[in-house]
Amino acid sequence: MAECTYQKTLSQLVDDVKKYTKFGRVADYIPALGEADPDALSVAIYKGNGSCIAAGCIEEKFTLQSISKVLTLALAIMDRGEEYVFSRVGMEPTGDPFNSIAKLESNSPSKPLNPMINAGALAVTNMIIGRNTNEKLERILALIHEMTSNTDIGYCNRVAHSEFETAFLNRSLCYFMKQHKVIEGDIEELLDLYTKQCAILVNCHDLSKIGYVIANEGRIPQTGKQVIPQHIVRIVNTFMVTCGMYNSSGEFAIRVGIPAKSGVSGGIMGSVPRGMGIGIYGPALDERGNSYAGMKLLESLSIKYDLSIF
Ligand SMILES: NC(=O)CC[C@H](N)C(=O)O
Repeated sequence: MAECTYQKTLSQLVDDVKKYTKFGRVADYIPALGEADPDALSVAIYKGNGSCIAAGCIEEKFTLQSISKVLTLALAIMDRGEEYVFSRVGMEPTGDPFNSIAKLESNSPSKPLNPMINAGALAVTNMIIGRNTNEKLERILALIHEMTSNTDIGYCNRVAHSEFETAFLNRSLCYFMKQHKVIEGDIEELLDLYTKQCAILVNCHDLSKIGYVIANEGRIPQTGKQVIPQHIVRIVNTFMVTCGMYNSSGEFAIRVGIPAKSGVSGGIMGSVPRGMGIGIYGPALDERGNSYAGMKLLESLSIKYDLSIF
């Protein structure tokens, strides 16, 4: 497996934006996430030809959280087809926070606006095929193992458990959607799977490789194997642009212009079409739940290397 090499220019960019970690706060509504080091900031950029450059402490592991929504969406569309998935989840961005319940009630029919907010992601996870939670989780992990060529990736039981014990809002979203037949089956089992999928542990290098496969239209760079069909990658990529940074997606598209997905652990995955995968970790978040310094770092990268797709 290609290693990441430390790069001075990148390290300089990280040093320049590191001051922004001070303005953010580590998420603590999932108690285990509250233990993260707010000063941490690291990045890996993978270019597919085996070359990977990095800065900061890239050995550090963190959980995918909402970044996992990109992968479960791809898997659910592969499992069920586009028509089935989008009969239950919409395609529109929302100006509301990622865990908002408001639009579920005010929209008719009562389906979540998109697969990147919690309601939509829970509905998508509910569609993944498997005989039980374990089998479904193994299928999510198998996709990640293929995308990263790293079979060591697993999930953090402590973070999953910490979220499961406190996920009252996500439970409410699920029960609401069950009432409206958007989701089916046992809600506790669904939350068990969802909190485990969110607790999948990676480092920046792994994340940059996942981002690269998406940037590379679903193909593994070394073998050319198509792990996600091209038309599904196109859908996923579009959601990253329109909804990937929650209710900051519009501003992010203007300032940065890179398809990206963030998570409340402080991870951000970026996919520069046919060019590079970017993995960032900076757990101090802004008020919308995006890595404060991570967003600044992506903005600097985009400007310096002219990466905006727009
Ligand atoms: N924005 C996020 O990363 C949210 C994911 C988290 N597991 C939740 O459901 O609250």
